[in-house]
Amino acid sequence: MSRIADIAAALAGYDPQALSVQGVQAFLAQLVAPAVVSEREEVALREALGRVLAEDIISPVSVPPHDNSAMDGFAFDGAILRDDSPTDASVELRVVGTALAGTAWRGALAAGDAVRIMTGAVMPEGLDTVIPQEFCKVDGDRVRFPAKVLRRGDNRRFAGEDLMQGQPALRRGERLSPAALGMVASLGLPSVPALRRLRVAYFSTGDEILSLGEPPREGAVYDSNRYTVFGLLTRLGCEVIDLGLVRDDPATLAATLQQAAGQADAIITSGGVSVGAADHTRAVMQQLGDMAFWRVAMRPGRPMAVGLVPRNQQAAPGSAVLFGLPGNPVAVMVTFLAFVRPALLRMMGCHEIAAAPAPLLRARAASAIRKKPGRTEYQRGFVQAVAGALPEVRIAGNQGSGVLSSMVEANGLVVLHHDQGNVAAGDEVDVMMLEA
Ligand SMILES: Nc1nc2c(c(=O)[nH]1)N[C@H]1C(S)=C(S)[C@@H](COP(=O)(O)OP(=O)(O)OC[C@H]3O[C@@H](n4cnc5c(N)ncnc54)[C@H](O)[C@@H]3O)O[C@H]1N2
Ligand code: MOO
Repeated sequence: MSRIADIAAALAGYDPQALSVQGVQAFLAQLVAPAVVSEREEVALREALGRVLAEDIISPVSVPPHDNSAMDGFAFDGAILRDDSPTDASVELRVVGTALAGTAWRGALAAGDAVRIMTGAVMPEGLDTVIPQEFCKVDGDRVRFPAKVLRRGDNRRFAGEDLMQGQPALRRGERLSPAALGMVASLGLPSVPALRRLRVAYFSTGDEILSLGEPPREGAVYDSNRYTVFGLLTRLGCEVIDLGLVRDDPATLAATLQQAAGQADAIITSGGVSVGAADHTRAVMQQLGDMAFWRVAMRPGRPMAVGLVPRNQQAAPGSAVLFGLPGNPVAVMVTFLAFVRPALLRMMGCHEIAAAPAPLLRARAASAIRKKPGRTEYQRGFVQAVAGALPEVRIAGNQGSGVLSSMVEANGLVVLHHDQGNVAAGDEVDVMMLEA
């Protein structure tokens, strides 16, 4: 029973020789199980950036813990402010004390009293409004300010307005951002329960590829894909397993693929998935795994393979998901961003929102772009802010799928959709921003 064949049979209009980008995404949504990792560990906050929460975090306290002032100024009872008072009316109050941040002021208050207060200081009992000091004239123990500059309740922050004790602060499946780290810290928690990192093994294939350290050789190029894949995976928070460079030899390829399946949740390879004569990669994948080989209607990234490689059942049950990416260096990055990244986020246990692709940005094309309808193109571009208007995107020079220099220069990929045709200078286009 082939899982690949089942999914293929269930997908309307499935054609492995001309699969749309949406078709690939729909296929992967069926193939890739969500939350394949279940083991959890307690992780110190500083180590937790990018980790996925194994359970909801329930707030043990309210944040902020007390009603407090949002401004430096004077706290008073806002009941004295009236909607119908004349525009030039002013308020005069007696200042009876000072509330500093860090300690609660507990003096006695009479009607018409105010307390000088600092930002973050606990609101004195019975006072609900703060006039910022910029509006005030102070004369001895008297403070005066125009009545119309504020309303009752202004500049008071409520206890629990950020987080309420007993309520979920963060959801299971959240991938921890810098803001989430700060939020956990604001609850007084030094660590979080996280799912273990997703393990991803990767290797490059090809006899014309050189490992770093080898002397240059005619007809050979250095292995750059292992480094872009390393960077992409590391930034995603995966545990990376580098299985090196594998020669185009069936026995070595088979052994490496089996080793990868035994160690990892997912496997990424580059090269050897198109139709070249000397490539054994396809044959070995097909022999060991349940595979699909596609020609995707996209550029770059046309040839691609996906499938499941079973593990040695005694040692570890199940199978690893294999992503066989094309060899061209930019095709590797584009197929990773379009397909592998969202799939890995799902496998990592991210909830739907955290695993969703980043929204596309709208930008104005600085010059005309040629585009044939019937495939999705990802063109490297440089997006720049324009004051008071949509950002402008300039297409980077050489769009060859082996050209990394334009990928380095780019800060975004202009996404020219499947049915879209030529773009005129000044037209709006969608851009997938690349992470800085
Ligand atoms: N007759 C056809 N030829 C090709 C087709 C096709 O449909 N019909 N598709 C082209 C496209 S598009 C791509 S992409 C490549 C993909 O081929 P493979 O995935 O089999 O990759 P390779 O042939 O092994 O390599 C392609 C290219 O990339 C360079 N490369 C490979 N690995 C690395 C690495 N680790 N680091 C740096 N560079 C690497 C390799 O030297 C080649 O130049 O096929 C087209 N041909
Ligand atoms: O995948 Mo190939 O790089 O489209 O050119």
